[in-house]
Amino acid sequence: MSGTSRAAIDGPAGGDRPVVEAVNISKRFGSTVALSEAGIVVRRGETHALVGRNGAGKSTLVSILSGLTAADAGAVAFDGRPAPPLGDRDAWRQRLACVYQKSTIIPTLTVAENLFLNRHARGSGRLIRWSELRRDAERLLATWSVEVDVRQPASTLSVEQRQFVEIARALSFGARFIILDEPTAQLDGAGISRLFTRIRDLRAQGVTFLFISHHLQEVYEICDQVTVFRDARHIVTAPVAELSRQALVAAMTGEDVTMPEADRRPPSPGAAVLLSVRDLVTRSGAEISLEVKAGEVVGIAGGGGSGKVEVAEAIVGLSCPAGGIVAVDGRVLRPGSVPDALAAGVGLVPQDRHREGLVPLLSIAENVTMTVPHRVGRHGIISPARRDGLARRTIADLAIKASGPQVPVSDLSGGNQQKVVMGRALASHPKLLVLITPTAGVDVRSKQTLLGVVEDVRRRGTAVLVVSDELDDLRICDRVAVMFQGRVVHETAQGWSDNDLVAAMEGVDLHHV
Ligand SMILES: Nc1ncnc2c1ncn2[C@@H]1O[C@H](COP(=O)(O)OP(=O)(O)OP(=O)(O)O)[C@@H](O)[C@H]1O
Repeated sequence: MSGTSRAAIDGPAGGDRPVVEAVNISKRFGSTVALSEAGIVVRRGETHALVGRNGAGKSTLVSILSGLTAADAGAVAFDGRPAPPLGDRDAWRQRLACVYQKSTIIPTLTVAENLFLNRHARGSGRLIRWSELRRDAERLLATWSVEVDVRQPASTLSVEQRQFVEIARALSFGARFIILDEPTAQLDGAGISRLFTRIRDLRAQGVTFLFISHHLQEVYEICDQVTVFRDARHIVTAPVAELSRQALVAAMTGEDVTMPEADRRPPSPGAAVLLSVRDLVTRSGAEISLEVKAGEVVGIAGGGGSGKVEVAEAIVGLSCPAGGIVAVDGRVLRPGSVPDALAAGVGLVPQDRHREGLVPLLSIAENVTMTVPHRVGRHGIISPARRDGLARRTIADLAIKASGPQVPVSDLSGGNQQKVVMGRALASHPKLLVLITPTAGVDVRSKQTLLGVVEDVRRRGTAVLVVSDELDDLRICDRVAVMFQGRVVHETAQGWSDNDLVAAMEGVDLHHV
């Protein structure tokens, strides 16, 4: 860190000093500039949103604020005091904690062990007293009104419970500044409102939040300040109430953005049925029957626990159903076999890109062409030039922010990784494209690109199945089947209103099928 900028933020500690003040932060990864003289000031007791397109530099800033990455230049101060040395993890833990989308708790240990094991074991030289550990954990969770049985293995926690446990753990280290990195991405409507209630309660108790989200309506609902990054730079910081939605989007993108909508022309009556699902029943009892024709986009909507992802995973072979038949272009698929689904012409964007989507250490080119060796070589010999050519087209078509096809996928931001998954699904020229929550974690402009690509492929005759609870995703559909508690409870064709659809997803629809 440079001496001059450190001097600029040195001063008396505490008082009115910001909880965190990052000034003139620059960071490069090879030739990529992740942050260029960017900064943020977060004041005590506020809930401050950090927004920006995929690759804008948000995660890099968080990683610098958390002491996990060193900045090339610039200075960070907490409560007016310079940040501790990188290696002093305890000191960082007392200042802030970050609750990531991916859990940092150990699934095989109990909640109590996750909360206390390191601390109890460290340096004490004495045996762990399990009853003491449990009581401490219960007391800690009770202090922050988290209702969870501390004896249960962490693997059994819901996403919501896990986040609350991680927040309580952070507070127990003394941190009063918490970074929430896309906390609502995996929650349903009810879970989101419980999280927001919790944030408001904690804020009243003096906890400060930095809230990262691609859902701008959430920023308006829960935050009082917003900072926008674009292309590695700080663009604006303003009270949320003073920045219109349009101005916010313009700050993020440098332009105005409108989402694509379905062009609402029904597929021709003679169009071939490319997906036929008959009486499919998943292992946990969710059921669906549906058809998708060439050139048609059909949605399966539903909140958390509706069964929409389960049925989608059974359709594409990610799980083995208990019964029913799935056929792609007349060919019946082998249950539970993704390779068979791919061979039959399915292109897939799975929900969990970390687990099923990508090989992070391989390049964009290798990931995009993984399922289409025949398109990039002959007789089993891959042509690097053809492979890179195909990857370059994908990078251009999907506006992936990367310096070239050889960049490892692990170096890309989350939203750009999602575009690589989409690129791979399209590389096989699928007859049927199945997208499971395709725009989760994707910024507004990238969403527009991804959904625009769906419009293009459907015009070329691909059948598309979109499985999502995002209205923007569902708006491109010709028809939507809404699931609730494992059943399709509502089907709606063109002309549906957002309100009807949301009501049906929440299980309060009046026109049940
Ligand atoms: N370890 C790394 N190695 C190389 N490049 C990286 C690394 N981490 C981030 N980058 C690059 O730095 C830039 C900023 O990425 P960052 O992850 O901070 O963006 P972000 O705003 O969090 O995006 P998203 O919303 O997609 O998560 C991107 O171009 C990314 O590819």
